Amino acid sequence: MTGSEPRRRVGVMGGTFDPIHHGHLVAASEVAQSFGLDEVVFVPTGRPWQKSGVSLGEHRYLMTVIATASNPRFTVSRVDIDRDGPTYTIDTLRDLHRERPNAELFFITGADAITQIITWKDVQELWDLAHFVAVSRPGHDLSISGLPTQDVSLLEVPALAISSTDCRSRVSRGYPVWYLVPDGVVQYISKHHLYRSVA
Ligand SMILES: Nc1ncnc2c1ncn2[C@@H]1O[C@H](COP(=O)(O)OP(=O)(O)OP(=O)(O)O)[C@@H](O)[C@H]1O
Ligand SMILES: O=C(O)c1ccc[n+]([C@@H]2O[C@H](COP(=O)([O-])O)[C@@H](O)[C@H]2O)c1
Repeated sequence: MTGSEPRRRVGVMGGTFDPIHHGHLVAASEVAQSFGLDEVVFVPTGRPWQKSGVSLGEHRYLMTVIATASNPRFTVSRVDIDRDGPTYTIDTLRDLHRERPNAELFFITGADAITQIITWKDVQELWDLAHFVAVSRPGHDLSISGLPTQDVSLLEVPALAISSTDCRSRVSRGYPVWYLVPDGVVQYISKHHLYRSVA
């Protein structure tokens, strides 16, 4: 590779994906379009330290692979699933930089997650590793007050009032999740009896 080649623009869609749903996929697709991304890497969390009662990483990883398989620009990384200990985005971004030294990274978050970012590990170092793109999400104000404006962008995306919490709850109550999650994910949930006892 010569120094004159443009850097690849790579989105990073981090999430617990328990399960992955169309809100995640639309967010990634819209950011890819608006920011001219060459690739979006979906990174299922390993051990999300701010959540409890999360499904096995392998289930969440496989559902993410199924959901993204048809999009040639979408890929899935195991860096968080395979790392021991709590999952921190600082480690995710360092690992992805090691794997893709020529990439410019764009970390994608929803409006709810960006307001929590000041609670994340080593937040001041995150700004050097990626540009952050916060997308709109129904029920959450899209605000980045207090965050460095040169490092964080806001993007309005088509509103999908879908959450993984609601999907799990629907499955546990015998309601369908067809069209909230990709068809293959509906079938995976059913085949592996996921979320049958979630409140
Ligand atoms: N419907 C949505 N629209 C826009 N962004 C979303 C949407 N759902 C999730 N996100 C964003 O995707 C990322 C990963 O979300 P996550 O996997 O925690 O899903 P979730 O639906 O928020 O899950 P849960 O209900 O279990 O908290 C977060 O940055 C979150 O803000
Ligand atoms: O780095 C942290 O301390 C940190 C704390 C909470 C969440 N995150 C990341 O934010 C992304 C969305 O997380 P979640 O829990 O909303 O699925 C995911 O990539 C997490 O690893 C990161």
